[in-house]
Amino acid sequence: MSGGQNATIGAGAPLAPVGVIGAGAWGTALACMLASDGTPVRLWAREGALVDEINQTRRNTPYLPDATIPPSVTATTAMADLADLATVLVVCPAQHVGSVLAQLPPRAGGAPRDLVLCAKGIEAGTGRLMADVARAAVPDARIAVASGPTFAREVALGMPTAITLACSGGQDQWQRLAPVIARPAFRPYYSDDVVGAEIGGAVKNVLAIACGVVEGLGLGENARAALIARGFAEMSRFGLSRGGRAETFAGLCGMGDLVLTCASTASRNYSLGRALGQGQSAQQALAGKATVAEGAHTAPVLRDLARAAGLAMPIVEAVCSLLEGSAPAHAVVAQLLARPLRAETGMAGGAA
Ligand SMILES: NC(=O)c1ccc[n+]([C@@H]2O[C@H](COP(=O)([O-])OP(=O)(O)OC[C@H]3O[C@@H](n4cnc5c(N)ncnc54)[C@H](O)[C@@H]3O)[C@@H](O)[C@H]2O)c1
Ligand SMILES: O=P(O)(O)OC[C@H](O)CO
Repeated sequence: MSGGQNATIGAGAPLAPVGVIGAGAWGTALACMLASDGTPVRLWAREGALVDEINQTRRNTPYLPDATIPPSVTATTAMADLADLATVLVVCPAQHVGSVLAQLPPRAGGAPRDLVLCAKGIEAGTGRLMADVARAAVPDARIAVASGPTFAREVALGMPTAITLACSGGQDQWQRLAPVIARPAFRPYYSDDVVGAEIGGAVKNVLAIACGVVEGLGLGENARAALIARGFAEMSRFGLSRGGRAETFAGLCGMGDLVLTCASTASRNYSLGRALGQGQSAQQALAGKATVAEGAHTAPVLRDLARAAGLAMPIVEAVCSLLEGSAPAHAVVAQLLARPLRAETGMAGGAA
């Protein structure tokens, strides 16, 4: 680490307004965190009623009921209200990032803008990671990815949290963004591995479903630990093949997020997996939910990308079978356990 990567929390810096696109749990929590020092935040939501609730009562009951939203957060349904901002966090579900960003007007005078991508997923149908989706929608944007072990509720309550902030613009972008995003209880760590950070966050959601299945079936702690370790090998195998770095997967946005979401029913993905393990279908488990379990959308496209690249991802394949309802949970697990015995290492190759 060279000294150039150090950055301080905006001492003495003027409080420039920051934009947040998406007022689900995570966008609202990030808005609360950013506004904790009085920073003005413009929070875009699709839902007019939610905008009214946030502005009038400082609550977001559908998505983040425990939070009190600070007064410097202003919600809006007008994307034009974010047009002049130098920094915008993109926090809608991965499948909607492209369509939502297409509504963001260019910055006045053509000045560049930092887009910090906070969604964790792969676009179904195209197989694109979020940075590619964002570049297609906003070609001149300067892309960064924020990802790590971050339950929204804890961030909104000011509890200590750390993330990977992967900057496509390297240290120049880091020096610009770190003071905008860091707060005493919210610590970004620098990386320039954008692809690695994206793959860590997207793949862990699928693995969290698998770990929930283990709990739903009552298979025990040993099985879950084995699944996390073997899932990490799958994440690394896929990520390395796409140009990500091993150190990134070992960090906050990979292993860190696995530790969080593979053992807690506070995770929507883990909870979905638990319901599948208990015998519900994906349709039953997801019925009537306004909140997103990203792994359900990412798993099939991740499987297809892995197959096309000749990479074995048996845990991801198993999650897809369960989501598609092609076999009951106990049979899918039995299939995983019956696979040929092999060496543990070799994550860079195609072997499972
Ligand atoms: N909640 C967390 O703790 C957390 C933490 C880190 C990252 N994330 C990621 O942030 C992203 C957003 O998740 P969340 O938890 O804030 O969402 P959420 O589950 O709380 O809310 C769902 C969101 O989806 C939006 N939505 C629904 N249909 C839409 C459409 N057609 N177009 C655009 N938006 C639509 C809703 O307006 C709402 O903002 C996801 O990729 C998630 O993986 C979430
Ligand atoms: O509730 P989940 O499973 O979407 O997880 C939320 C965050 O991604 C945790 O880092």
